[in-house]
Amino acid sequence: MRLYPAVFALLAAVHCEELFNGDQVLRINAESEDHIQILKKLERDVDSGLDFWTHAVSTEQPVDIRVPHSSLYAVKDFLKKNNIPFTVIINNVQERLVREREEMVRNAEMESKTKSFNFAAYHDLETIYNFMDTLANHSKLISKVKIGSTYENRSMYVLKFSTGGEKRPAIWIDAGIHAREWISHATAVWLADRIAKDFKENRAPVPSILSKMDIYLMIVANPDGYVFTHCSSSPLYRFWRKSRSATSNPKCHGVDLNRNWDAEFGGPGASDDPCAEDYRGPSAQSEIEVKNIAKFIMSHGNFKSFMTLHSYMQLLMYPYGYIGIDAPDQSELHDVATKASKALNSWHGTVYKVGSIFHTIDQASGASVDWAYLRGIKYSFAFELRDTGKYGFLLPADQIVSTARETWFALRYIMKYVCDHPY
Ligand SMILES: CC(C)C[C@H](C(=O)O)[C@H](C)S
Ligand SMILES: [Zn+2]
Repeated sequence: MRLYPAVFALLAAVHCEELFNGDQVLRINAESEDHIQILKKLERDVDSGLDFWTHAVSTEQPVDIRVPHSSLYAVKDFLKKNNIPFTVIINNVQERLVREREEMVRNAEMESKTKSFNFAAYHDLETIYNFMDTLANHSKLISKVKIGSTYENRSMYVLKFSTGGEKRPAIWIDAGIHAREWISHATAVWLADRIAKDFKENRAPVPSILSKMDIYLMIVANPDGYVFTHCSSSPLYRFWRKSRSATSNPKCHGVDLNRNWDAEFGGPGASDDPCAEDYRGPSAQSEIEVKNIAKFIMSHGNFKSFMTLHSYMQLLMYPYGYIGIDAPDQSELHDVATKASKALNSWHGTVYKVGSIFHTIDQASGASVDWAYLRGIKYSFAFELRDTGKYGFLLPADQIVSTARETWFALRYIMKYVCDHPY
């Protein structure tokens, strides 16, 4: 059987070293402010080897931590000694990873044999870029626009959906600014196909939106990081969040691209430690990936909505992240987000929490949603897709289509609202 490059690469990937054998993901339910402070201190210790999947914010929100097998006993003992309750939500991370990779290999073989594309599967960067070419080549509506290159010199592409006109009012949607949040890329792939199909089949509200506005969809906002999560030699690979740029610390690569925007850059809610998961970078827009997107949006100059897809926790959020005060459009944004979350819920009953970034998830400076809003793009939202922690970043591929479809219900509501409320 002829092995196609994608299959070959994936086969190699299945046999990634046993990097996470015995690792567990603990869900910690802090019961007091003391517990929160202890967990925050633990999170700041970048040498601990603990991979915080969610942050210690309040006793309202659980803290999920991937704990290396070698530290399991010590960490559980520490938590018990501090009377901090926890449960094990992923018993052996490696088992989940091997299953995920084996699924990808089987799917790649099926796709190469049947010349088809399976939306209920995760894909590597090359396959996603080929999918974008196929879409653009088969539809006058869609063009693939290169907006620059990454630190490792990979192309950055946006799919433009337009029925004509010059610099029409536009809607931006990006996914994958955090590399490990694979459900965001997979959802964006499905969305691209859905927008194309709804337009072709004249299914409301896509044709009417596209008669007045353009849609720009960036499926992979952090290509270097995404490639890195497909099993490189590094022990962190599948759970990599950041870019892949060199930093002032030769031991630690990458910047959190969602802390590098010129929006209260350097404020609380980002780290100045290159080894931290939320390292903001040396200066605002220091990262070429952020610079490319910001330049593209600013030079276009007529975006009316900016939406970014992340995972996980099932949240629909709006500005601000950098400060706990209401944005001028707070009540309208809250109303739109609430109605969008209801539309999402109507499909599968998935429940999203709605609120400002600051009050829903944590303080975050240099975030893209604040940057867009502060530049006058009023309808700016961030989605945290499925799930709420059963699988976390390892959401099984059989949830991709239902996640994408329910997200589409919310996005469709917001896009129609933006179109009906020009400003
Ligand atoms: C601040 C928001 C919009 C997203 C958030 C993050 O960037 O940390 C997620 C936890 S990935
Ligand atoms: Zn994210």
